Amino acid sequence: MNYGEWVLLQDRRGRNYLFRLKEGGSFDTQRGSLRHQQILEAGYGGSVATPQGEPFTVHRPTLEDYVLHMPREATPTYPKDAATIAFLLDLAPGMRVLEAGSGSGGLTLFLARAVGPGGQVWSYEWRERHQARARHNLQAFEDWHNVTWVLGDLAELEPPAQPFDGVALDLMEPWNVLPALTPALKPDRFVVCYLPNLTQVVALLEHLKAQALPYLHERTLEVIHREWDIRPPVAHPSFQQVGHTAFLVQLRRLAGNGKP
Ligand SMILES: C[S@@+](CC[C@H](N)C(=O)[O-])C[C@H]1O[C@@H](n2cnc3c(N)ncnc32)[C@H](O)[C@@H]1O
Repeated sequence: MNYGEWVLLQDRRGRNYLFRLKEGGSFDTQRGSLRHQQILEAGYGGSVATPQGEPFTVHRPTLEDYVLHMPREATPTYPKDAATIAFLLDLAPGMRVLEAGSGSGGLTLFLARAVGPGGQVWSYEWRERHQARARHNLQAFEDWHNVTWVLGDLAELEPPAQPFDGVALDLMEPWNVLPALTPALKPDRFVVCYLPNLTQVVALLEHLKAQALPYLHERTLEVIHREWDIRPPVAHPSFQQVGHTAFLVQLRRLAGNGKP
């Protein structure tokens, strides 16, 4: 553990605090301060306490911790959904994946990790401020040097020389960008759309039909995590749960124009 690295402090109620360790820095609470040097000496997995006796455990933030706490311009894809998108895209190290929009870079971080240093993520975003935020968030946490940032409208995509192994779309109207990206996706590979509203899911499927785009609708699902509060004899579902985030629509690209 070194100065400049991210650390996550957890208090006895399970609340988390994410920050970077600075030489001479301190973490101030209502029950006293902790010097960053103390935290560094305790190391990841260690424990520290303020002079008033307030205890904290010291952790290396996971990707989920980071995405939930990082600064944002647009709402990041929720981590449970981002992990499932990588799974529904059937990503593996070395693959090439396209995403839009970059937003705050939440999904980019998951995709970059899934395809690894030998793979490539092309991240499209039409708002400069969002792109800058996404780029900064990625570089500040974990950079595999495998992301190409493109400023522009995905609907105007020119098919690249090499097609993609998957496409992840977290934007309001995916049907506007599907015609342009379809020739850039390998046959029998997937597009996954992250859509908060069921009305968007229905609109997407209607547009696919109306535009005769070569896709099979594989499935639409929600990722539901039900957390439990287990402190025997207490053992029941937590009273606070993450509610609805979005629907994930998995589409499989058919070869050619999709007609026999
Ligand atoms: C909800 S945010 C994406 C959040 C991102 N997945 C994350 O995890 O941080 C949607 C983003 O898509 C961008 N966007 C919408 N339509 C676009 C398009 N046609 N081309 C490029 N970017 C687009 C918006 O500017 C916005 O930043």
